[in-house]
Amino acid sequence: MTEKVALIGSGNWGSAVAKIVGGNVQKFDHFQNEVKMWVFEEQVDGQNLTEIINTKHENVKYLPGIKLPENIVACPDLIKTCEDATMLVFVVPHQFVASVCKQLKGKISPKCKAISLIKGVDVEENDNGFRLITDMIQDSLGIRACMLSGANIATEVAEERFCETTIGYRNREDGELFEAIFHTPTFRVNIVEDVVGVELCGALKNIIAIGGGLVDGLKLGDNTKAAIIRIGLYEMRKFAKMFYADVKDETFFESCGVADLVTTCAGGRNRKVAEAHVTTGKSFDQLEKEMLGGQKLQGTSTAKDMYGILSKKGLCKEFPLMTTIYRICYEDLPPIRIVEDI
Ligand SMILES: NC(=O)c1ccc[n+]([C@@H]2O[C@H](COP(=O)([O-])OP(=O)(O)OC[C@H]3O[C@@H](n4cnc5c(N)ncnc54)[C@H](O)[C@@H]3O)[C@@H](O)[C@H]2O)c1
Ligand SMILES: O=P(O)(O)OC[C@H](O)CO
Repeated sequence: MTEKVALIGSGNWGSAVAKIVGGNVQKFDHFQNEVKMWVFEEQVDGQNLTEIINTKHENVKYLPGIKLPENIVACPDLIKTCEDATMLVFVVPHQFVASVCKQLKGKISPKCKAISLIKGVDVEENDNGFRLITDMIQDSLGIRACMLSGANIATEVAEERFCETTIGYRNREDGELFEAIFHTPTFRVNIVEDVVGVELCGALKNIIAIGGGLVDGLKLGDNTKAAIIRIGLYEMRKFAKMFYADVKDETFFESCGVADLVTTCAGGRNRKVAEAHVTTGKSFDQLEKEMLGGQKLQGTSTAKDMYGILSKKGLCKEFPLMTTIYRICYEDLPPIRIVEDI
């Protein structure tokens, strides 16, 4: 049987992975050539973004300057994008996943396999107080889900600068199938049997990235940044193991762990906006609109989601860095408290 891949999302990362997946499916006989990509339709200079992508083969809004393979077909209809697919790649900002899953329920093949490239969690009234995005996909659509996360700033990946990434799997066959559509000589995939560890690394690092940006805005220097990264890694591991005892220590040494923390605290959007928050005094919401050209910030909302869980469970004192970052973002705490309160 040949596999058919569909991409759900076409932002900065969605477009970068479209380039990789579009290229890789052409290398193997067991993948169909065409890859549909769901685009949340919008107008760019009076033209539909889907039409621009399908004629120029470039996502001029979210990944300008990068050519996409011609077998990537932009589609504004989510159901049509996915109805004949056997492999679904979820790559929308986390706040939109619930609505995507609701629309897809009952409309896809039960034989589909999924992978999430999304860094975030969904807040839920369950024992943990949150739900993993892979669990949300599995539970709402009745299909298995892997997770891909790593030190992967989209533009650098799209420019084919060497990096690594991690795929977490429950079923090794699924892990290997997704490895085939993502791995390239400049985007090196390692697969591990730890979906939850990979996913929590990706979600939680976005909070620590805000910390990295605050340190830059305060001009505290490299030693302080390294301290934030170390404490961040410690809190990420502690949180993951507290909620999921099976999460593996080794996962934190993969690209999705320590490497992503380093890259996100050096060059990510969360870092950039947090630095500007310190230097301009403007709110994160305002800066997201002014600086990101429609791209979405994930770190502040994840800080809020996690703080909600920590405070409900009386755990704030055990996670001083994540708690302080939340308070700086949402309670007007002066940024310097990032080093005073931890
Ligand atoms: N950009 C990166 O460097 C990078 C790297 C690795 C992982 N990620 C993760 O990938 C995920 C997707 O991020 P991205 O960078 O591709 O997106 P993005 O922030 O570049 O773009 C926002 C996207 O959301 C879409 N959108 C806006 N409103 C919407 C709605 N109501 N419903 C559905 N979609 C809507 C926009 O059309 C656009 O495609 C995030 O979880 C992010 O953390 C990003
Ligand atoms: O730009 P950010 O801060 O969303 O980070 C991008 C990637 O997650 C880095 O791996």
